[in-house]
This record gives sequence, structure tokens and C-alpha cells, in this order.
Amino acid sequence: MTTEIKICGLSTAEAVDRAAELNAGMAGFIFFEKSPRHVAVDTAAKLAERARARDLKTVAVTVNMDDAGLDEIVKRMKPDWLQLHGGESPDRTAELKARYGLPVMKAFAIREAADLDCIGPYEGIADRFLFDAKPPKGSDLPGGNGVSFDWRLLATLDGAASYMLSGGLTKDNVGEALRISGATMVDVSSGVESAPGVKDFGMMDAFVRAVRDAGLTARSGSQE
Ligand SMILES: O=C(O)c1ccccc1N[C@@H]1O[C@H](COP(=O)(O)O)[C@@H](O)[C@H]1O
Repeated sequence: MTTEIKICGLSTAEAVDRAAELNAGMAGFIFFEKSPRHVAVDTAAKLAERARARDLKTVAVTVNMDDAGLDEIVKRMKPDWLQLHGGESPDRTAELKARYGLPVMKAFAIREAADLDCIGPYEGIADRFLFDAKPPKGSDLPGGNGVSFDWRLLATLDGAASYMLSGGLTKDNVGEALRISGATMVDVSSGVESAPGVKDFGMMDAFVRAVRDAGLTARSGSQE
């Protein structure tokens, strides 16, 4: 099985093209003004059209956004997925799924085992979970902080949960993260950047190669 990869925080046509050439699978666009990756809706609409034409699924990443903001994003960008990266409740998540008819990925900040208990009320509502690390003290960002958590915590999930692993992933640690967690989908943002908000194509290439290599190792390992 090929590990699904989401490259998040894309903001240029060239980065979208590179993600597509690498068969990343998913492209994420950030709507959070304090983020160095924030894109205006107009820009996101153009980039998403380009991504769709290159067979990438597009993800609108939002944080506790109101209906007016979401209406505009959904109407103009036409994302394939909505990522809710704030404190959206199960009711709000269900309401947004019904309002837009889109699959929803709900993000959770993880530091310890008890943090995983939060997913229970979202089961049957969120189409996918996304596990990120808790932001460091003083950070303005709920995600995109380049911080990882203890991947062993995910090994306790029963396998039924569909989730993406994120938080501080890089070419150097993603193989180990996949092996330890058992994740089948990964999400990267700052780990493929040369400076906040600036995607580095060499780092994107190396990250995707590391994910694919980890898959090959796992498969050859299982035949032994
Ligand atoms: O990337 C951002 O700036 C961002 C802002 C607001 C909400 C989410 C954001 N990014 C998400 O953070 C994780 C992990 O990022 P990183 O690889 O540790 O830098 C990822 O899911 C992004 O979608």
C-alpha cells in the first residue's frame, strides 16, 4: 500500500507542480492570517485549480472559522477536503460536514495518551483524524510548528481510526515515525521549508523519497 502524503502550506504554482510531480496525493492551503503560509482565497482558488488539474486532492486548512469565511473558501476554492485545525466541537464538525457536503479532517493536538481520548466524540462524524503535536508555549500557530510528539502513543489505536500523522516530520525522521506509529498517511509543512513559508523543492523531493523508501523497507521486511 502506498503511503498517502499531504504537503501542506503550499503558496506558489511551482510548489504545487512539484507536489504533483512527486505524486504527493494531497495539497494543503492554509487560511490562518498569523501563519507564514497563509494564502488569500483568490490565490488559493487559482492554486487549487492547478492542483486539481494535476490530480492532487486539495485541502482547505482552517482554524475555528465562521460560516461566512468558510462559505467563501468553499465557493471559490472548491476544496476536496476541509481540515479543521482548531477547537471545533463534534457538533460544529457535523454541522460543517452537512453544510458543505465535504469530507472533514479534524486535527487534534497530542502530547500524552489521554489526548487521544478526545477523538471518541468525533467518531462517525470526522472522516479522518489528523494528529499533530501541541504547539510550544507562546506559539501563535495551532499547527505548522515543526514539533513532533511521541509516535508510540498511536500504536495503541485499534487500527479502525483513519488518520494522518503530522507534526515536525522531516526526511530524517519520517521513516521512523511511520514504523513506530503504524500510520499510513503523513502530512508535512515546515519540514520541507528552507524558511517559514518557503517550500524547498530539494526538501520536498527528499521527504517523499524517505516516505517511499520506508514503504519499501516495510514490505521487504514483512516478506522475511
Ligand atoms: O502550517 C501552518 O502554518 C498552520 C497554521 C494553522 C493551522 C495548521 C497549520 N499547519 C498544519 O500543521 C501540521 C504540522 O505542521 P509541521 O509539519 O509540524 O510544520 C500540518 O497538519 C499542517 O496542516
